[in-house]
Amino acid sequence: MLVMFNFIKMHGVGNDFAIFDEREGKISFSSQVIKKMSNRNKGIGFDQLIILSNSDRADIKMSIYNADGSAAETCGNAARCVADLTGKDNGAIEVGERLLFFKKLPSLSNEPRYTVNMGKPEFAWDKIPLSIPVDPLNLNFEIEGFQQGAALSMGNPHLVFFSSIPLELESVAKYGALFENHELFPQAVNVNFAHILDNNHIALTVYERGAGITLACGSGACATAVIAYTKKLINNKCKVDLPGGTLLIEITKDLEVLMTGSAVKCFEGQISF
Ligand SMILES: N[C@@H](CCC[C@H](N)C(=O)O)C(=O)O
Repeated sequence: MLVMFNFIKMHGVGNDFAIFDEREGKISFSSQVIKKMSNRNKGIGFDQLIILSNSDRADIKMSIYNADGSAAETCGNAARCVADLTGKDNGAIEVGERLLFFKKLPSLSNEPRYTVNMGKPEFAWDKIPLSIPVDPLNLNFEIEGFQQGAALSMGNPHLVFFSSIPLELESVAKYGALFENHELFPQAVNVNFAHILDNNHIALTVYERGAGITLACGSGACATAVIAYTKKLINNKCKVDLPGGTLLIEITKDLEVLMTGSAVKCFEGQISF
Protein backbone atom coordinates (compact mmCIF):
# COMPACT_ATOMS: atom_id res chain seq x y z
CA MET A 1 0.00 0.00 0.00
CA LEU A 2 1.30 3.43 -0.93
CA VAL A 3 1.63 6.01 1.84
CA MET A 4 1.34 9.67 0.85
CA PHE A 5 3.44 12.38 2.53
CA ASN A 6 2.87 16.13 2.22
CA PHE A 7 5.86 18.44 2.10
CA ILE A 8 6.63 22.13 1.67
CA LYS A 9 9.54 23.19 -0.51
CA MET A 10 11.28 26.30 0.85
CA HIS A 11 14.61 28.05 0.51
CA GLY A 12 16.76 30.50 2.42
CA VAL A 13 18.99 32.51 0.06
CA GLY A 14 18.99 29.55 -2.32
CA ASN A 15 19.76 26.77 0.19
CA ASP A 16 16.68 24.60 -0.37
CA PHE A 17 14.66 22.22 1.74
CA ALA A 18 11.83 19.71 1.58
CA ILE A 19 10.02 20.13 4.89
CA PHE A 20 7.87 17.28 6.24
CA ASP A 21 5.67 17.57 9.32
CA GLU A 22 5.65 14.61 11.66
CA ARG A 23 2.78 16.19 13.62
CA GLU A 24 0.60 15.02 10.68
CA GLY A 25 1.70 11.38 11.19
CA LYS A 26 4.83 9.33 11.88
CA ILE A 27 7.67 9.82 9.39
CA SER A 28 10.68 7.59 9.09
CA PHE A 29 12.77 7.79 5.91
CA SER A 30 15.85 5.63 5.39
CA SER A 31 19.02 7.39 4.23
CA GLN A 32 18.62 5.73 0.79
CA VAL A 33 15.10 7.15 0.45
CA ILE A 34 16.29 10.64 1.46
CA LYS A 35 19.14 10.43 -1.04
CA LYS A 36 16.69 9.42 -3.78
CA MET A 37 14.28 12.25 -2.91
CA SER A 38 17.14 14.79 -2.95
CA ASN A 39 17.92 14.02 -6.61
CA ARG A 40 17.20 17.15 -8.64
CA ASN A 41 16.30 15.23 -11.81
CA LYS A 42 14.37 12.24 -10.48
CA GLY A 43 13.27 13.32 -7.00
CA ILE A 44 12.06 16.48 -5.22
CA GLY A 45 15.54 18.01 -5.25
CA PHE A 46 16.92 19.66 -2.10
CA ASP A 47 20.05 20.30 -0.07
CA GLN A 48 18.42 19.21 3.18
CA LEU A 49 15.29 17.37 4.25
CA ILE A 50 13.68 18.74 7.39
CA ILE A 51 11.28 16.90 9.69
CA LEU A 52 9.18 19.00 12.06
CA SER A 53 7.82 17.61 15.31
CA ASN A 54 6.46 18.76 18.67
CA SER A 55 8.87 20.13 21.25
CA ASP A 56 8.58 20.28 25.04
CA ARG A 57 11.14 23.09 25.14
CA ALA A 58 10.30 25.31 22.17
CA ASP A 59 7.57 26.20 19.66
CA ILE A 60 8.69 23.42 17.36
CA LYS A 61 11.48 20.90 16.83
CA MET A 62 13.36 20.35 13.59
CA SER A 63 15.48 17.38 12.57
CA ILE A 64 17.86 17.79 9.64
CA TYR A 65 19.07 15.34 7.00
CA ASN A 66 21.55 16.17 4.27
CA ALA A 67 20.98 15.27 0.61
CA ASP A 68 23.10 12.12 1.05
CA GLY A 69 20.81 10.95 3.88
CA SER A 70 23.22 11.76 6.75
CA ALA A 71 21.88 13.55 9.83
CA ALA A 72 23.06 17.08 10.70
CA GLU A 73 23.01 18.89 14.03
CA THR A 74 21.90 22.32 12.85
CA CYS A 75 20.95 24.36 9.79
CA GLY A 76 20.79 28.14 9.84
CA ASN A 77 18.86 28.69 6.61
CA ALA A 78 16.29 26.02 7.47
CA ALA A 79 15.81 27.63 10.90
CA ARG A 80 14.52 30.80 9.23
CA CYS A 81 12.17 28.76 7.01
CA VAL A 82 10.84 26.82 10.01
CA ALA A 83 10.43 30.10 11.93
CA ASP A 84 8.23 31.28 9.05
CA LEU A 85 6.13 28.11 9.23
CA THR A 86 5.37 28.70 12.93
CA GLY A 87 3.50 31.86 11.92
CA LYS A 88 4.97 33.59 15.00
CA ASP A 89 6.87 36.87 15.18
CA ASN A 90 9.08 35.60 18.01
CA GLY A 91 9.79 32.08 19.16
CA ALA A 92 12.22 29.23 19.53
CA ILE A 93 13.13 26.12 17.56
CA GLU A 94 14.58 23.02 19.18
CA VAL A 95 17.49 21.68 17.11
CA GLY A 96 19.46 18.86 18.70
CA GLU A 97 20.62 20.18 22.06
CA ARG A 98 20.25 23.81 21.04
CA LEU A 99 17.33 26.20 21.16
CA LEU A 100 17.43 28.71 18.33
CA PHE A 101 15.49 31.88 19.13
CA PHE A 102 14.03 33.77 16.20
CA LYS A 103 12.46 37.13 15.50
CA LYS A 104 10.52 38.24 12.42
CA LEU A 105 11.70 41.50 10.82
CA PRO A 106 9.95 43.88 8.45
CA SER A 107 10.38 42.55 4.93
CA LEU A 108 12.60 44.52 2.52
CA SER A 109 11.42 42.94 -0.70
CA ASN A 110 8.39 40.63 -0.63
CA GLU A 111 10.31 37.90 1.14
CA PRO A 112 9.77 37.28 4.87
CA ARG A 113 12.92 37.99 6.90
CA TYR A 114 14.04 36.58 10.21
CA THR A 115 16.90 36.95 12.64
CA VAL A 116 17.89 33.68 14.29
CA ASN A 117 20.18 33.50 17.31
CA MET A 118 22.39 30.58 16.28
CA GLY A 119 23.96 30.35 19.75
CA LYS A 120 27.62 30.43 20.65
CA PRO A 121 30.45 28.89 18.65
CA GLU A 122 32.35 26.01 20.22
CA PHE A 123 36.16 26.15 19.89
CA ALA A 124 37.15 23.09 21.98
CA TRP A 125 38.91 20.61 19.67
CA ASP A 126 37.00 17.59 20.98
CA LYS A 127 33.63 19.34 20.67
CA ILE A 128 34.04 20.38 17.03
CA PRO A 129 35.14 17.51 16.89
CA LEU A 130 38.73 17.17 15.68
CA SER A 131 40.46 13.81 15.85
CA ILE A 132 43.58 15.17 17.68
CA PRO A 133 44.16 17.97 20.20
CA VAL A 134 45.41 20.82 18.02
CA ASP A 135 44.59 24.55 18.04
CA PRO A 136 41.41 24.75 15.88
CA LEU A 137 42.07 28.36 14.98
CA ASN A 138 45.48 27.55 13.51
CA LEU A 139 45.22 24.32 11.57
CA ASN A 140 48.03 23.33 9.23
CA PHE A 141 47.51 21.21 6.14
CA GLU A 142 50.00 20.06 3.57
CA ILE A 143 47.81 20.97 0.63
CA GLU A 144 49.05 23.62 -1.80
CA GLY A 145 47.00 26.82 -1.45
CA PHE A 146 45.21 25.53 1.69
CA GLN A 147 48.01 25.28 4.24
CA GLN A 148 46.19 27.28 6.91
CA GLY A 149 42.61 26.79 8.03
CA ALA A 150 40.50 27.29 11.15
CA ALA A 151 37.65 25.24 12.57
CA LEU A 152 34.81 25.58 15.06
CA SER A 153 31.38 24.19 15.72
CA MET A 154 28.15 26.16 15.37
CA GLY A 155 26.40 23.00 16.57
CA ASN A 156 27.83 21.40 13.41
CA PRO A 157 31.50 21.28 12.35
CA HIS A 158 32.98 23.94 10.05
CA LEU A 159 36.39 24.44 8.48
CA VAL A 160 37.19 27.88 7.07
CA PHE A 161 39.85 28.96 4.56
CA PHE A 162 40.52 32.57 3.61
CA SER A 163 41.92 33.40 0.20
CA SER A 164 43.05 36.69 -1.33
CA ILE A 165 40.74 36.17 -4.33
CA PRO A 166 37.36 34.35 -4.45
CA LEU A 167 37.80 30.68 -5.28
CA GLU A 168 36.35 29.39 -8.54
CA LEU A 169 33.52 26.84 -8.26
CA GLU A 170 35.70 24.14 -9.80
CA SER A 171 38.23 24.52 -6.96
CA VAL A 172 35.46 24.69 -4.34
CA ALA A 173 34.18 21.33 -5.65
CA LYS A 174 37.64 19.76 -5.75
CA TYR A 175 39.00 20.98 -2.39
CA GLY A 176 35.61 20.88 -0.65
CA ALA A 177 35.33 17.16 -1.39
CA LEU A 178 38.93 16.64 -0.33
CA PHE A 179 38.56 18.36 3.08
CA GLU A 180 34.99 17.16 3.82
CA ASN A 181 36.30 13.74 4.79
CA HIS A 182 39.81 14.75 5.95
CA GLU A 183 41.10 12.55 8.78
CA LEU A 184 41.23 15.56 11.14
CA PHE A 185 37.41 15.57 11.17
CA PRO A 186 36.03 12.27 12.50
CA GLN A 187 32.45 13.37 11.77
CA ALA A 188 33.41 15.03 8.45
CA VAL A 189 33.12 18.80 8.05
CA ASN A 190 31.44 21.64 6.16
CA VAL A 191 34.10 23.50 4.19
CA ASN A 192 33.91 27.29 3.83
CA PHE A 193 35.97 29.21 1.26
CA ALA A 194 35.99 32.89 2.18
CA HIS A 195 37.37 36.06 0.71
CA ILE A 196 37.37 39.21 2.87
CA LEU A 197 36.07 42.15 0.82
CA ASP A 198 36.43 44.71 3.64
CA ASN A 199 36.06 44.80 7.41
CA ASN A 200 32.30 44.25 7.27
CA HIS A 201 31.89 42.24 4.09
CA ILE A 202 32.79 38.66 3.19
CA ALA A 203 32.31 36.66 -0.03
CA LEU A 204 31.74 33.00 0.77
CA THR A 205 31.18 29.73 -1.06
CA VAL A 206 30.46 26.60 0.95
CA TYR A 207 30.94 22.94 0.23
CA GLU A 208 28.53 21.35 2.68
CA ARG A 209 29.08 18.05 4.41
CA GLY A 210 26.61 15.60 2.90
CA ALA A 211 25.31 18.03 0.27
CA GLY A 212 28.26 19.44 -1.72
CA ILE A 213 28.30 22.98 -3.11
CA THR A 214 25.28 24.95 -1.91
CA LEU A 215 23.92 28.35 -2.90
CA ALA A 216 24.14 29.30 0.78
CA CYS A 217 24.93 27.88 4.20
CA GLY A 218 23.71 29.78 7.26
CA SER A 219 25.84 28.04 9.86
CA GLY A 220 28.80 28.38 7.44
CA ALA A 221 28.26 32.14 7.21
CA CYS A 222 28.16 32.29 11.04
CA ALA A 223 31.29 30.13 11.42
CA THR A 224 33.20 32.17 8.84
CA ALA A 225 32.21 35.50 10.40
CA VAL A 226 33.19 34.29 13.89
CA ILE A 227 36.60 33.10 12.71
CA ALA A 228 37.18 36.29 10.69
CA TYR A 229 36.18 38.36 13.76
CA THR A 230 38.41 36.30 16.08
CA LYS A 231 41.31 36.86 13.69
CA LYS A 232 40.47 40.60 13.59
CA LEU A 233 39.75 40.54 9.86
CA ILE A 234 36.25 42.03 10.28
CA ASN A 235 34.11 43.96 12.78
CA ASN A 236 31.37 42.26 14.78
CA LYS A 237 28.72 42.97 12.11
CA CYS A 238 29.13 41.90 8.52
CA LYS A 239 27.42 41.02 5.27
CA VAL A 240 28.17 37.58 3.89
CA ASP A 241 27.58 37.29 0.15
CA LEU A 242 26.89 33.73 -0.95
CA PRO A 243 26.08 32.55 -4.48
CA GLY A 244 22.33 32.55 -3.60
CA GLY A 245 22.18 35.88 -1.76
CA THR A 246 23.30 37.78 1.30
CA LEU A 247 23.10 37.01 5.01
CA LEU A 248 23.78 39.54 7.77
CA ILE A 249 25.78 38.27 10.70
CA GLU A 250 26.22 39.97 14.05
CA ILE A 251 28.44 38.69 16.83
CA THR A 252 27.30 39.95 20.23
CA LYS A 253 29.55 40.80 23.20
CA ASP A 254 28.67 37.38 24.66
CA LEU A 255 29.76 35.78 21.39
CA GLU A 256 26.24 34.79 20.39
CA VAL A 257 25.80 34.74 16.64
CA LEU A 258 22.77 36.44 15.12
CA MET A 259 22.00 35.56 11.52
CA THR A 260 19.50 37.52 9.41
CA GLY A 261 18.12 36.54 6.03
CA SER A 262 15.08 35.57 4.03
CA ALA A 263 12.77 32.53 4.15
CA VAL A 264 10.90 31.76 0.95
CA LYS A 265 8.04 29.28 0.30
CA CYS A 266 8.38 27.69 -3.15
CA PHE A 267 5.50 25.18 -3.39
CA GLU A 268 3.59 22.46 -1.55
CA GLY A 269 3.83 18.91 -2.84
CA GLN A 270 3.08 15.25 -2.12
CA ILE A 271 5.23 12.18 -2.49
CA SER A 272 4.24 8.55 -2.00
CA PHE A 273 6.14 5.34 -1.24
N1 LIG B 1 22.60 24.42 5.06
C1 LIG B 1 22.88 24.45 6.42
C2 LIG B 1 23.70 23.39 7.05
C3 LIG B 1 23.19 21.98 6.77
C4 LIG B 1 23.90 20.87 7.51
C5 LIG B 1 25.33 20.68 7.09
N2 LIG B 1 25.48 20.22 5.74
C6 LIG B 1 26.00 19.67 8.05
O1 LIG B 1 26.10 18.48 7.72
O2 LIG B 1 26.42 20.08 9.12
C7 LIG B 1 22.89 25.81 7.05
O3 LIG B 1 22.25 26.72 6.49
O4 LIG B 1 23.45 25.98 8.14
